[in-house]
Amino acid sequence: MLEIRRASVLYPGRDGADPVEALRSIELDIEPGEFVVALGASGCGKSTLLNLIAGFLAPSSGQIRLDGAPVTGPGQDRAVVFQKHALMPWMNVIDNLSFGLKLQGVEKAERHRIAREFLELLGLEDFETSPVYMLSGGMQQRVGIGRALTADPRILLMDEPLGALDALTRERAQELILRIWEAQKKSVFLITHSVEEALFMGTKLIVMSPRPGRITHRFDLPFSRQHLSGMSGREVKASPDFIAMRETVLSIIFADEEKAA
Ligand SMILES: Nc1ncnc2c1ncn2[C@@H]1O[C@H](COP(=O)(O)OP(=O)(O)OP(=O)(O)O)[C@@H](O)[C@H]1O
Repeated sequence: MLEIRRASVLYPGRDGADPVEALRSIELDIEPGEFVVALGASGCGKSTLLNLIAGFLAPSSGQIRLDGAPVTGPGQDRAVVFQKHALMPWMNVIDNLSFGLKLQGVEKAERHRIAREFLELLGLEDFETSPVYMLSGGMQQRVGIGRALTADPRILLMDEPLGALDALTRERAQELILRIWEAQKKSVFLITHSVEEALFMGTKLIVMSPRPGRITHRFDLPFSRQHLSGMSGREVKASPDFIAMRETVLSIIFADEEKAA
């Protein structure tokens, strides 16, 4: 569905410095229903890659195609959730969820009907009319994810969406995102700094390396499906296979960081 072929990004150097090769020759496919997670040391180009997929940025060379058509800018088929959600704090949950639909000109009754379909999935059914400034950080982030979903994108792009949450809320949010992913059958591209989160959530993991930013390792992962077929999140994360994979990926990332130091 989404194909990235030999995509490179060169940022102009600041104040006469050399250009930064943020991405070199990236090859990546995101298939329907796939959950792709990007992991890697700071500066390896994860956000640049997300911006390319979102269409916020054009590659310096190479191609990005969605169903065969070149991606030339942002579009409704791709929705982005950032760590710092851009919610309207004074507006209530249902109006925040349906804000994108309002911008598209969908009339109020219809946009509230669409948004209500997500309230239960998000665990927010009792908060429809609560202003979002009164909600906890975890609930606000769920509203942010829900707002991206109401636009019915084909690919949900998430840049470290759970980074600001405490450990327990973060684990719950991971499980909720997996349930949403399963129910909505979206493709997901998620950036995280947490190896555990990456392994738990993804069906496909890419590990990236900096200077120049490139994909150095790829893994297919079984853990999210194990959770969705009934194992608790804790059980999955404590299993010997999960721990072994965590050590493998951590050693790759530590080796990169040592090289960079
Ligand atoms: N607008 C820009 N102009 C110049 N250089 C940039 C620009 N944006 C990013 N870079 C550089 O490109 C490289 C990749 O940055 P990017 O933000 O994509 O990495 P990242 O893996 O998302 O990092 P982090 O994990 O710290 O968010 C870094 O060296 C960064 O300093």
